[in-house]
Amino acid sequence: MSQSRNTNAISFSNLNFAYNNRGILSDISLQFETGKVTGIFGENGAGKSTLLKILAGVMSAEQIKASELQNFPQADIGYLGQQITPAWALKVSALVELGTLSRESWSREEKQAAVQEAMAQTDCLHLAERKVLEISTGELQRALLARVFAGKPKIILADEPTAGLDPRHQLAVMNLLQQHAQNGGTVLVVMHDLAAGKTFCDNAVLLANGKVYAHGTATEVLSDENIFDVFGV
Ligand SMILES: Nc1ncnc2c1ncn2[C@@H]1O[C@H](COP(=O)(O)OP(=O)(O)OP(=O)(O)O)[C@@H](O)[C@H]1O
Repeated sequence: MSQSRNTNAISFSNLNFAYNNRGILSDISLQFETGKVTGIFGENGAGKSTLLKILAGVMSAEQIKASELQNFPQADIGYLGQQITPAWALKVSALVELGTLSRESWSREEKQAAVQEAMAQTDCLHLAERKVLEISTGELQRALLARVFAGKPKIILADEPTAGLDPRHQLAVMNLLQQHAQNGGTVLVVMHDLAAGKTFCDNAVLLANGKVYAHGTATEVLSDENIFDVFGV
């Protein structure tokens, strides 16, 4: 029991969550292992983004009822939310540098090196001097992802990270997330593409009606039968 706990980066039981008394997540217990990419699947409105926001610490703690939900230091979590359009005319390099804010012990040089590395990983180096308001949707998505990588988080929570990306960059981003897991990180990724889920995720969670419909290996969870039951296709 204690050994399995050590290999779980995130673990919680009986999680309940409601928006304005409307129940969204009900009695959810999950464990996410380090070294694995776990895909979170479910219909629109199933609560995938809400779950990720709770784990990212974005939601007010008073709204969340759960046992064993460990609170990780914020610096260990990199959260990529559904795409936002920044309202400021920041340069891409400045946006990416925001990812290092929580790393207070890093020197200026360490931060700069992390920013450069993250921009290289996400193919953003050529965008460094451009304004975030003047780049394409896919370029912005990569810059936002670079911001996450710049902080060198152990846990990455990514909400539809390939949204708006062309096939080459979709592949590159999923490969990066896999690499992060293989290097000992933990990756949770909200996805809609079931085929990509089977290819890139080790494990999967399928949410339906506010509950966990299935949790296990991606192949088990994304079976034809489960997909028919949940999505009706
Ligand atoms: N801030 C909010 N206030 C009230 N209700 C909300 C809020 N955000 C989301 N909801 C509702 O909570 C439910 C779950 O939303 P959530 O965004 O978690 O779903 P999702 O599974 O990520 O959906 P999608 O696949 O469409 O992104 C939906 O019914 C949504 O309308």
